[in-house]
Amino acid sequence: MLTRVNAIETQDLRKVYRGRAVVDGLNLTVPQGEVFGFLGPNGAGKSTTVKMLLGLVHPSGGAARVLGGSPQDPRVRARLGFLPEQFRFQTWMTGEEFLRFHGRLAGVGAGDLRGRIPEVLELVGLSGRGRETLSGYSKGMLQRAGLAGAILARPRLVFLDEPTSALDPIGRIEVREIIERLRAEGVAVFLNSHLLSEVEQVCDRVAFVKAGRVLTQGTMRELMGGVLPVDLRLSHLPPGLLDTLAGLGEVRRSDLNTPGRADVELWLAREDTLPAVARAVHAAGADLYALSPRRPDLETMFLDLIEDTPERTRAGTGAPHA
Ligand SMILES: Nc1ncnc2c1ncn2[C@@H]1O[C@H](COP(=O)(O)OP(=O)(O)OP(=O)(O)O)[C@@H](O)[C@H]1O
Repeated sequence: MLTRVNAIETQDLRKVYRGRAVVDGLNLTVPQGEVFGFLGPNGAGKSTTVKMLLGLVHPSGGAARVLGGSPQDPRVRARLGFLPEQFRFQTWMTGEEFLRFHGRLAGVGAGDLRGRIPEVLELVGLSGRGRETLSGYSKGMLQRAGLAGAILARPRLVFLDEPTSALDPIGRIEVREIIERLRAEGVAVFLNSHLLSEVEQVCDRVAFVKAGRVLTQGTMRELMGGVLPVDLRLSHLPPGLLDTLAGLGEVRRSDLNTPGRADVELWLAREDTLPAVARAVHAAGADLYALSPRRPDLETMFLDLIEDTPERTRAGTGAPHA
């Protein structure tokens, strides 16, 4: 069997600015085709890490490999896509000219671009707007144009820095769909976002960083400690049902105080036990009104982690010195 090359691998990656390590021994592995969330407070070193992975900033120590090669290698760089948070657009260009310019810079042939540009404009919801100059685009349209630019050259690894900060809720859903489509095509996505609910919904794995170090990384389930809390709402609790449920998972709570309904909180070890829970409820003769697996709450995890770890350098926030 062929070994799949990881999209990103770093080993003890470091960057020191003015004697201060802003990335301090960072170890990350992102397999090809994975959507990876990179989270941390302001000044944690996220952008600096991304710049090193893109070959824009030289590490002070350690090693980084992207798509199996060096970030400095032009052949590797040609297969990377990047949407920076604050993209400086050439606003005198039309959307199509902007994409053509970036496509040529990325080495895409003129013939290929003719078909590809309308395709990506459609993908990001800018169909029919490509002939307008960027100076007339709204903030959300500029962000969509930037995303079109990032995926234009069919990269195998895409870095998206706050890709939805200027978008309305519909735009956010559309970007999520684009990310899911990239994943389905085997493209790895490295997502930097402060919108944790968004990260929760789209990322396969996340890493929390603080002061240039990874505090923890894993799938949402791993970060939840491997349990799936499920809230059940039933018409009533027939005798013996709690015992049956206890055989499927851990009954954490049951509430029978409201007439005409029974609430049970059940912790399961695996998602594929959910159908058995529904079957057990029906077999016991109760009606099932809700069977809701609880989402891992990234925001709570984030706050717990960030508060629990000692702040090593306040200057790391980038705040002005008193
Ligand atoms: N070129 C530079 N020269 C000196 N210090 C820098 C440079 N670039 C970044 N820093 C410092 O490194 C630290 C990490 O910055 P970085 O931009 O990587 O953080 P971040 O996690 O991306 O933050 P944010 O969430 O606010 O974008 C900050 O304290 C910043 O001031």
